[in-house]
Amino acid sequence: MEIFDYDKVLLLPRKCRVESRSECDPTLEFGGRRFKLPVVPANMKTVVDEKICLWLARNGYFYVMHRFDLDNLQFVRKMKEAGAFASISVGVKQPDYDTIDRLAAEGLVPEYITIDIAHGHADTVKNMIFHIKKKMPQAFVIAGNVGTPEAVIDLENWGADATKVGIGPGKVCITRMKTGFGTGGWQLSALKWCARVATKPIIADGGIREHGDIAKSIRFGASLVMVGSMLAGHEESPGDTVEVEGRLYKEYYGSASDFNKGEYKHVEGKRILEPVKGKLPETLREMEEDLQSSISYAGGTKLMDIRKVNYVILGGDNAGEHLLM
Ligand SMILES: NC(=O)C1=CN([C@@H]2O[C@H](COP(=O)(O)OP(=O)(O)OC[C@H]3O[C@@H](n4cnc5c(N)ncnc54)[C@H](OP(=O)(O)O)[C@@H]3O)[C@@H](O)[C@H]2O)C=CC1
Ligand SMILES: Nc1nc2c(ncn2[C@@H]2O[C@H](COP(=O)(O)O)[C@@H](O)[C@H]2O)c(=O)[nH]1
Repeated sequence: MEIFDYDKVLLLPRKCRVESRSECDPTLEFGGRRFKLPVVPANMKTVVDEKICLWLARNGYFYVMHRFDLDNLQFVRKMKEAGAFASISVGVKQPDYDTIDRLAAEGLVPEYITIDIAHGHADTVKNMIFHIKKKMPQAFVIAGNVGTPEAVIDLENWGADATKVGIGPGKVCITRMKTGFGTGGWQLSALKWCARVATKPIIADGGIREHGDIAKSIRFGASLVMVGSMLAGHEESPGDTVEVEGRLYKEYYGSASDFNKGEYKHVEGKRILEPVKGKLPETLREMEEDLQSSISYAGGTKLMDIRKVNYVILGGDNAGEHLLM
């Protein structure tokens, strides 16, 4: 199997079919809705909050609210009252079952539910998928995280409508060092490996460091990407603002860090400072422009045209040109 990551791959251009990048359409359909970009901010406390989620939903972007120190019922109620779709996260413990039961009892069905645990290839996830599908068959269920084709096959067979791939490639992740496991360092090829067996959408989660990595993820089989660090550190971001030597930073910490958990137990995440980089809508607009450009380099007009391009692997044992034939 070829092993590579985002920084070791470049996509090869095909003859341009448009006169302007504005003709290129980076939107995607996901779970019955069309979104402006194949990008979703990570469901982490220092990346999204209620205000950001509402803004994203109202402005044509997909979002997944985090599940920490949050009343999911109140959140879904607020989103529905605001006329927006609801997209929540749950774990797999008893309080999460209670949340699903109470939402169902009150007829508050979120349009999207993400089952979000560290090791998503587990019977606990299977049982939660079954429970959600029984109580709220209309909800679109995203399950993860996983890092192997076997896991993608299982999650799909258990009823997940989409799977989230990425164990340990995140910027504030220390899973690789703490456990010796993960897709950190070879996330793009793990995605390729998983996408070969997937029959439903895959969300590539973690390790996106440049806007071009979005196009690379699409090329290797993702329907959309989940982005943490690149979308943390905006003026609107929920993390605390810290000033260091006259420069402003926002804190960005892992969901499995002691900062998020409130205790040092099963810690697989750390805290870093992200330089404040302006306003979130501006970054999303730039991502859209860059993706339109990617589509044009792919010789296409639609997002999925990126899947048709060849690529090269730079340096290392797997170096060479990879042609689609
Ligand atoms: N994508 C990634 O690489 C990773 C992401 N995270 C993120 O951190 C957050 C917290 O994750 P998580 O610790 O799962 O959440 P929770 O602490 O809510 O754990 C969820 C459940 O899964 C169990 N669990 C967690 N890890 C394992 C494991 N390796 N084997 C068996 N059972 C396990 C927990 O039990 P118990 O605690 O008793 O073991 C608990 O019952 C999530 O948002 C998650 O996505 C965390 C690590 C890696
Ligand atoms: N191993 C851990 N992974 C984590 C933790 N908190 C979040 N995450 C994952 O990272 C991505 C975001 O990655 P980035 O490279 O874009 O910053 C996020 O969506 C989670 O899957 C954690 O504490 N440990």
